[in-house]
Amino acid sequence: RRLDRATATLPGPPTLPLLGNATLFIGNSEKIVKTLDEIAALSYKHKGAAKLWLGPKLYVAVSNAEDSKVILENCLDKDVVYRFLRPWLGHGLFVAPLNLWKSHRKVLLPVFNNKIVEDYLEVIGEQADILVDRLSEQIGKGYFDILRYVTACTLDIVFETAMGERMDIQHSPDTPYLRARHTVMTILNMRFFKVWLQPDCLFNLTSYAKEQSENIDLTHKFTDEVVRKRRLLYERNKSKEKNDNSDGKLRVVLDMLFGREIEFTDEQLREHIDSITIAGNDTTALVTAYTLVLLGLHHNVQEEVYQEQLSIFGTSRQNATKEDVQDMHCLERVLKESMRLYCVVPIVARNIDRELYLPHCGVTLPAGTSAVVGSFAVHRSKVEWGPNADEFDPDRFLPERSVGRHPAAFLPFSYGPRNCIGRNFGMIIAKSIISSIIRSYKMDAQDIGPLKMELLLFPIKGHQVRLTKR
Ligand code: HEM
Repeated sequence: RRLDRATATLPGPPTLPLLGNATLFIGNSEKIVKTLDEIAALSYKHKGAAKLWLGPKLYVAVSNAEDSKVILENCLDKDVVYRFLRPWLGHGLFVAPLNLWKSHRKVLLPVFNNKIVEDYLEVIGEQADILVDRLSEQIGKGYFDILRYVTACTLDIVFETAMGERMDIQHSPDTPYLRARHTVMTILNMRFFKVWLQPDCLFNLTSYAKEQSENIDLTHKFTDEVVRKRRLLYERNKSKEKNDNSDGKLRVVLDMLFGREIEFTDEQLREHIDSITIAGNDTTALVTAYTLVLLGLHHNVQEEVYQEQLSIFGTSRQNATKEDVQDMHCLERVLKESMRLYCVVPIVARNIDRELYLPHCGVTLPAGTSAVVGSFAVHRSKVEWGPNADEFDPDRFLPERSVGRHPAAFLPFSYGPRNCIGRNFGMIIAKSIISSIIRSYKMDAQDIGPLKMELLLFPIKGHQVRLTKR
């Protein structure tokens, strides 16, 4: 009652005793997107905020940029719902509790700076070439789901650069490790939205608990083995003082975490590396696939991007250098517009540990509530993006049209100190892959259609693209 009174001015769907609005989340992953859309629609009518109760827990959802900014700058502790990731990711950066997160993020930040990430362009280019080659099997065969191909490519890139493992998933995608990873993700996704599976005492009674634990063990064993191997290498090379890249060898993320100001244990390293490979892969693959579909739907924009590629590379098929990637201004706008319309992390939830005033909706959130930043809803808000917010228009990211835009109106990588640490890396991967594909193929695409939420945002019918050779 206290929380309800404090947020009395906020609209919310009608509640049931004890369950609150939990029943709205019964149903499949498509229904969850519809529910989120309805909450967004409700919030648009009431100063960009609404509330809902999941059992005894009050969530305040915002769809306006100003309140999103206040939440993401001030509340760095993730919502309690992220605890389901803990058995898997431990205290890795993605779910680390605040006290650990602060010091660990400081150590990890330089590892993701542009200069280091640009060193990965060779690996990215090599994998993009394999992808282009693999895609040729689809020429003349009509529409197919391109995400599957792109995901295998980003997995190979992220594994090789994060831990120095050449997995060759593009050629052999069916490994026990990947199967285990997929099973864990499916169970986690279910738990996020099915309130009755959330209490440990109930979840542990289901067969999912055993299946989850067995598969998590399998993925842990894989990363543990990699960490052990790389530590041995590090110790061996330490005596030779060869831990930079002066020998021309790739400095992978894991190697850069040895011998730092915090002496990470092997378990902590496994948690960070697992967090990075899990947070970095599907997100980047999805952004790339949505962008390819949008290019396939908007041939004039596709031609513009292609002309830009010609101006950078001529007819050469060489891989992109850092200067090339920096010159892809048109592609960058297209990627941004794709991430705006199809924000693959559509919501971010934070714990409110002390009273927080939200200036736009004019409500003070009491401690103990949770705030949901509806990035997808902010991106589609007509208040933030104008009456054509639902239309694909990459030029809205031209510098002259970006003047005066609220800094938190665009949130694909979240915002504030706990934003995405791998955002530059993700952008470089997406640009390089699209550059390689568009120089080889012309694209047609089918409409994206209805979406579903499975931790991230997917089109129900996949990313359907048809390719012809240039
Ligand atoms: C273009 C693709 C990407 C998108 C759209 C994206 C999006 C995001 C978002 C929205 C968050 C905040 C999530 C939250 O607070 O709940 C996040 C966090 C994170 N991302 Fe990304 N990401 C991308 C690529 C990457 C890559 C390539 C990596 C690393 C290889 C990465 C690693 C991480 C990590 C470790 C965090 C947690 C940061 C922290 O809590 O300090 N991401 N990402």
